[in-house]
Amino acid sequence: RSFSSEKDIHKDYAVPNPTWSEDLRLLYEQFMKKCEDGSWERLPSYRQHPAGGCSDFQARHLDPSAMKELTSRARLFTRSFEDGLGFEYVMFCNDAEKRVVCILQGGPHLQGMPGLFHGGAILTIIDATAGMCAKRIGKVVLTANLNVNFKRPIPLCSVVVLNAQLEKAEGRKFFVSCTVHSGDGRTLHTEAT
Ligand SMILES: CCCCCCCCCCCC(=O)SCCNC(=O)CCNC(=O)[C@H](O)C(C)(C)COP(=O)(O)OP(=O)(O)OC[C@H]1O[C@@H](n2cnc3c(N)ncnc32)[C@H](O)[C@@H]1OP(=O)(O)O
Repeated sequence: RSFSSEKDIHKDYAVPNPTWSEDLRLLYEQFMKKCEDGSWERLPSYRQHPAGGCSDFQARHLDPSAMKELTSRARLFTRSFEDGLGFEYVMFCNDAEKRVVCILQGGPHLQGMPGLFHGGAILTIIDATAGMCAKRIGKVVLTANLNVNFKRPIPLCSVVVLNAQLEKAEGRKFFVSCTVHSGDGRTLHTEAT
């Protein structure tokens, strides 16, 4: 399927699709219920950044002449897989508690060791979730440092819940912690700052 269609670019991917497991659907419904009183908010998620979204930041880091063509073809890494094969996820934020939760079902194309999530895939979704947590306050953020402890391997295609919490802010520096638990909350797979 071509990703470049106009409709596809503006499609919100943070909603159920036929590849979702029952576990992911149940978690989604749980968090959508939490959104009813306004304390939590589901974050829409698209394949591309909004045009001009980070133009000042890009101007500082990228060659402006190449930028237009570059970003017209660009995809958010975590949204660049076919449905069900990569990161099936939805992020919810609670700005009062400075938290972002990400419910994730990892697809078969995220395999590292046989039957397990690739460590880089775990880092990616931690980076995106903790990054979003900082972004809710800092608007435009870049990850300066990411420390991770892989406590238990994550079975491929399983459902996990990431919890990112802003611990402190010092000027333009944001310190965020993030854990990855099994969908039932019983196993701590990964912890990061
Ligand atoms: C719309 C949909 C969105 C969707 C949103 C999806 C979210 C995706 C999130 C992905 C985020 C990424 O992966 S971003 C891509 C990966 N990250 C990068 O490429 C960043 C590359 N690094 C840099 O550009 C730079 O090093 C910065 C910007 C991080 C910092 O540089 P700077 O701005 O010049 O800051 P600098 O003066 O060096 O340091 C400022 C202060 O930060 C501290 N500091 C700097 N680096 C570090 C460090 N590694 N560890 C600790 N502390 C550090 C310094 O000690 C100093 O503290 P003090 O002395 O002032 O106290």
